[in-house]
Amino acid sequence: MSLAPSLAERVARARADLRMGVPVVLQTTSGAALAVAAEGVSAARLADLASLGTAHLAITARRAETLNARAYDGDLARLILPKDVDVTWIEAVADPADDLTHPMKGPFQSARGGDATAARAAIALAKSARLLPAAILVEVENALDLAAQNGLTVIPVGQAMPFMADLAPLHDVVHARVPLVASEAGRVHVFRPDDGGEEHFAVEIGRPDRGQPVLARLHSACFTGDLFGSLKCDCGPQLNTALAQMGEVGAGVLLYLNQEGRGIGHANKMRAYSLQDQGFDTVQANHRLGFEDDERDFRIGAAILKEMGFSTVRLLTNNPAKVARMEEQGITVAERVPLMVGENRFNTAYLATKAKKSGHLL
Ligand SMILES: Nc1nc2c(ncn2[C@@H]2O[C@H](COP(=O)(O)OP(=O)(O)OP(=O)(O)O)[C@@H](O)[C@H]2O)c(=O)[nH]1
Ligand SMILES: [Zn+2]
Repeated sequence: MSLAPSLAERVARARADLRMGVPVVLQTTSGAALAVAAEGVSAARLADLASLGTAHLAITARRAETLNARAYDGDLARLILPKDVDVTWIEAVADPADDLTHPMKGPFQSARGGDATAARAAIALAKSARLLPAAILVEVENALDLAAQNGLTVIPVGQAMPFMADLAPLHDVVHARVPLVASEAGRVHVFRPDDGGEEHFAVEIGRPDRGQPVLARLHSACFTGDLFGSLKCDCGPQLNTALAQMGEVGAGVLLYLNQEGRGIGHANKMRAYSLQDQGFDTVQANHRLGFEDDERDFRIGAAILKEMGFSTVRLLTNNPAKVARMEEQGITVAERVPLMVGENRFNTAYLATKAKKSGHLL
């Protein structure tokens, strides 16, 4: 029946549920589990979940490493909740903010054996909801009844995981002329993905010839650098310089990709900044939070370029990974154009870390 939400709609709904602290039901071949994001879980929800059966706190192997917890499931660990579990314990495990001031959170007991599929899906959903990558799960016999009685979203994990791993098609919803400081011949396009995910923008300068390599930038959103003039990174100057260069040559395309904080989201990026204040570098901070160095999906950039009719670019970047990802996705990078601007005394260490650990070219 067409009134029933599709898989895409259910996944989008689950993302919103997790952000609100509402449990979702994750259905796997071995059963079904109720899952709720660790971030912001209420005491009442935690008590209710724990009363239904054996609950676990799923965290990524990255977070487990910091906590000295065993990750028997490879990329994740399922921690057994202590008998007297409370919200403070959940928060302390999921959020590294107080790791240094309260280092003794363990010892932790990790579940071994059994099926980690639901836990893996819960973490993937939490990440795509831009929450801390941690979720509380409890396996229950009557999950579908509970879902029906309580209006919970049910996610068939076997279908949802490949669906989430695939790139959702993006559509040019609308575009309009926007005169810019860099060029009066500016045009802004809004691209919307089919899966209810975030919108991205393309700023087209002039009328670039689709048959020639176009001066292009894939700029990942950085609200602190792009909007507030933060000196902790080089994003703002890179954004403005890229547009200015396109204005000078009279043609170009800048993709403004909503992948804040290298794909971890606003709140998590600020958490990473807070860890940097404690002495960790940008990569270590991501790891302590439970993320990989870079959680961005550059297939989005390639898909938008193709949708706009571009196949060959002169890419403004210092990041060789961006060049590699474009080539993998069938976009020819005719030239890498360096974009070395915006160094200052607050971001020297950040830029040096990117060069040392992420292969950025200086
Ligand atoms: N997680 C995290 N993200 C950060 C930090 N500082 C900046 N960012 C994000 O890093 C991204 C930087 O994006 P870009 O400038 O497009 O990418 P880049 O990989 O540096 O490559 P180029 O600028 O093209 O050389 C943005 O999404 C920022 O929000 C940080 O300390 N931690
Ligand atoms: Zn930035």
